[in-house]
Amino acid sequence: MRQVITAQQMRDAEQRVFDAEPDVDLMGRAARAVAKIAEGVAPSGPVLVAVGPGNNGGDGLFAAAHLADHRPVTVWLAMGKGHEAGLAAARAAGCHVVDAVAAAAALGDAALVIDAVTGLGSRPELPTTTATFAEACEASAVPVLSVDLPSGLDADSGQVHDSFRAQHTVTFAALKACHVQEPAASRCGQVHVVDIGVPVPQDEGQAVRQADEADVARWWPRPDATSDKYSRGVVMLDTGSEHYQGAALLTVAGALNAGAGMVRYTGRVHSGLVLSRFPSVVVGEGRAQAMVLGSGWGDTDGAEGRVANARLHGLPAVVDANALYALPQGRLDGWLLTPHAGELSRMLGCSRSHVQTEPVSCAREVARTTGAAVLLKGATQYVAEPSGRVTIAVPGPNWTAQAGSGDVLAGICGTLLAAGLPAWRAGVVGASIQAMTAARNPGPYPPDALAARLPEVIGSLLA
Ligand SMILES: NC(=O)C1=CN([C@@H]2O[C@H](COP(=O)(O)OP(=O)(O)OC[C@H]3O[C@@H](n4cnc5c(N)ncnc54)[C@H](O)[C@@H]3O)[C@@H](O)[C@H]2O)[C@@H](O)CC1
Ligand SMILES: [K+]
Repeated sequence: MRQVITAQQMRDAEQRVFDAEPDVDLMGRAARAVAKIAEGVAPSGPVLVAVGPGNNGGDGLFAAAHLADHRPVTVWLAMGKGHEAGLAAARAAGCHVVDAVAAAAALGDAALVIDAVTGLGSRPELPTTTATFAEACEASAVPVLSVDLPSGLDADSGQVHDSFRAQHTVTFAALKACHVQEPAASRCGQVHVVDIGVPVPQDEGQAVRQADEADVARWWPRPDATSDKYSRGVVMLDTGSEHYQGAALLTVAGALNAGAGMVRYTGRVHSGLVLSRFPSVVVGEGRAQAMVLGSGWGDTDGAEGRVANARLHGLPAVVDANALYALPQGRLDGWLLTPHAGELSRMLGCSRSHVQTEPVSCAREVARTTGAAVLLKGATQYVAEPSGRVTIAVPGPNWTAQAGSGDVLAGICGTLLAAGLPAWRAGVVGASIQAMTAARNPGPYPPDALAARLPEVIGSLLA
């Protein structure tokens, strides 16, 4: 699990270090880390460093000085000035300081561009010369290493503006929102988090973290010698409708391939269809540990009654699709709601673009008011808990943006709830395993084909 902090939390943490140790050279540590990663990305050849007026530029200038020790380094002061001591160090080390025209020309020979124009202090709208240079970098084959974040992005947001597009980003102490939230995250390339001796404690209730594959492996429920179908978990699926029969099959595929002890099907799709594809399914209500509701219901009547009936069972439930608009009154402790941005916006009565701009606060709001965990699906998948804590699932490729992925995911999460995982963790682990399966099987696999590959991914993860 990796922490995600705000720019302000980083600045406060840095200040605490300076208060305790006024002479500490954090910029020196940051610059050495940048130079080291630069050597790994491009071990030889000329380096071109684009430098801004603040401390991000300072990191870049001291890194340039390190690199100039043994290779040609060109420095461009993108906004006409640079960190004073850093610039002196770079000049003393033999860096060649050039203007915008010469910088554009130097791009042709460069083995690496270091982008140190803006970092935590970045404001949207890069000056035109810098934006043009960033475009030229993108059009060239030269790799870009961004210091802290690709200049032009906002550290605390996943939104994109004119910015550099990096192959590598070196950041300090902890991840920031732009490194993990799409679409900005895609502009960061591989993100290296470097410890520069700045501890960043977080308020647990408001924490944002990103799960990794080790978390998924640790949390995945595995049977032992005492297990039977009931102790592994029985999940009851009320999914699909006459119009969306496939949704029933997709939720069953997700639930079974995630390792349910038993799947019961209680939805309105003809049981013969379900059994012809999945003969181990048991049709009708019975003993169960979790339910899945809503996938493929469409606008069918009686949603409120079906959700209320599920509540009477007293079981944790995954609530998906149209069941999200039929939530019963009262706290839904232990439930997992799985909206995408459009569904969450309808639940909140706001625009979809607002959810896309503020995904964390929107997911938190619904978790707080319902008492359920909320898995907000999309290119980045967020799980908010009623406490305010948010966990981002392991990211995956964009191929899973297709009809039916959400149905499979609801089934996977149902199995995990039935196995006894708390709702937030079922959401994180379910979304992560689907992303990991897609990452290991790149290409346009339909959701049922990817569901069929879950067992081998789960098996290899736990081996
Ligand atoms: N906070 C910390 O703990 C550490 C910070 N360090 C570095 O310091 C950076 C933060 O430094 P600063 O606070 O000086 O901020 P930045 O260096 O990110 O940027 C500030 C400067 O850039 C200008 N600027 C920002 N966006 C602009 C835009 N769109 N158009 C024109 N000008 C723009 C601002 O006016 C200001 O002069 C971090 O990103 C990191 O690289 C490191 O040295 C190590 C430790
Ligand atoms: K930068």
